[in-house]
Amino acid sequence: MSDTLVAPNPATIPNWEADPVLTVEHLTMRFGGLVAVGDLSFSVGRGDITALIGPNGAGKTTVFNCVTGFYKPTEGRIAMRHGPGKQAELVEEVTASGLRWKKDGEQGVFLLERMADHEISARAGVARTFQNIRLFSGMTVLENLLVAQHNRLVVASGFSIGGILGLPNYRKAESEAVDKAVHWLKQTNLMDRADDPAGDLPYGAQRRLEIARAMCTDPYLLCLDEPAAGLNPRESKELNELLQYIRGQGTSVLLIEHDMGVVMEISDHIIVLDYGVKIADGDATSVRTDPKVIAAYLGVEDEEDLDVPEVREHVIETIGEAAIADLAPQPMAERAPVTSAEPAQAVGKPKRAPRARKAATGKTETAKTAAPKTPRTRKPRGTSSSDGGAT
Ligand SMILES: Nc1ncnc2c1ncn2[C@@H]1O[C@H](COP(=O)(O)OP(=O)(O)OP(=O)(O)O)[C@@H](O)[C@H]1O
Repeated sequence: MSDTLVAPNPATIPNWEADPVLTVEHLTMRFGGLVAVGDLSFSVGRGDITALIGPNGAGKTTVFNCVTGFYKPTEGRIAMRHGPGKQAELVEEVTASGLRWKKDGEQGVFLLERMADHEISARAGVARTFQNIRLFSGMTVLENLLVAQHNRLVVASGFSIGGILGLPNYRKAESEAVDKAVHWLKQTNLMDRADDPAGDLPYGAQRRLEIARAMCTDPYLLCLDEPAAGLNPRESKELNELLQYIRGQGTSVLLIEHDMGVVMEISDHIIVLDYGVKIADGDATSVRTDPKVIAAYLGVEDEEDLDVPEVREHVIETIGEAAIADLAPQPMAERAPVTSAEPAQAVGKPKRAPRARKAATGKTETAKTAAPKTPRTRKPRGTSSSDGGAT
């Protein structure tokens, strides 16, 4: 055996390893005795669209809440890197807020688990949207986008009544804020609704406004919790285009999404969770053909179930043709007929049959969005408790 070490070919190193903007290491979040996320590690590549997927209760939103400071993780480290390169040098100074800066002040590395949520958004550059839309519904669409830039305007006013007095710095900052708002109104096709109350917009437009508002904070990382929920096919397509535009502008995107059409079409990188544990991590092709993912995502108890024609049919309907590629071929003629309108009833076989998407929005949901979520009862792990308190 040769002792020669072979250097890895940089071309084969995925972007999320070569240049991560976010690194999550050994993240654990417990609620009483329930381990919602257990020893989870993953990276988000700079300039990538990364999807975090998995069945209901897999721990996706908990991960988002830890990254964005809504929860303090029980264990683990979450680092945001503004500068490129995994080896970004850390300086020794660690402030009380967990902020670390490189000496040149350019390549900041932020330890998010030590920072307050408002600092994570204002300093570390992480913006997010929620499963349930949280706009200022009584304010106009434009005002929602200006409020998002409030921090910068306050700084420009000199933390005084400079804004009212019309200090030149403030006027300049105000004009830039309006320019930025108009830019994102155009990108989200909301220009003609700029003066309408946000609460009067149709559901899909409100979702776009939430994204526009997050983008007005100039984030390095945009975290989207189910952005396609409740959208019709045309709106889903527009969302795909918007997210690709955002990626093109240099903002990295981390999204939780159950709409496999959106996930598979635009994601550079997919991480799959099941019961709080990572079961797959790779590009769309490797993830969609991974039997563990198919088994978990479709709610079947074991991979042998995938040999059942009806289950295979359901795989195709839910994740797409490519998902079946690595599995043993089944002649089409032997497959039981499945009504596309009611895949869950037609399949019958999955031991954990798909359930209707939960009503996150209170809006009527389309057949397209109703199918993919996968139901199940969480397996007991340790002493189960749901006291709602993070430990
Ligand atoms: N504040 C909390 N208190 C107690 N348990 C919680 C809390 N938040 C989440 N959990 C539990 O943690 C587990 C993971 O929930 P989480 O919402 O992160 O899953 P998810 O993958 O986002 O699910 P979904 O796709 O349905 O949104 C669930 O069992 C949930 O009940």
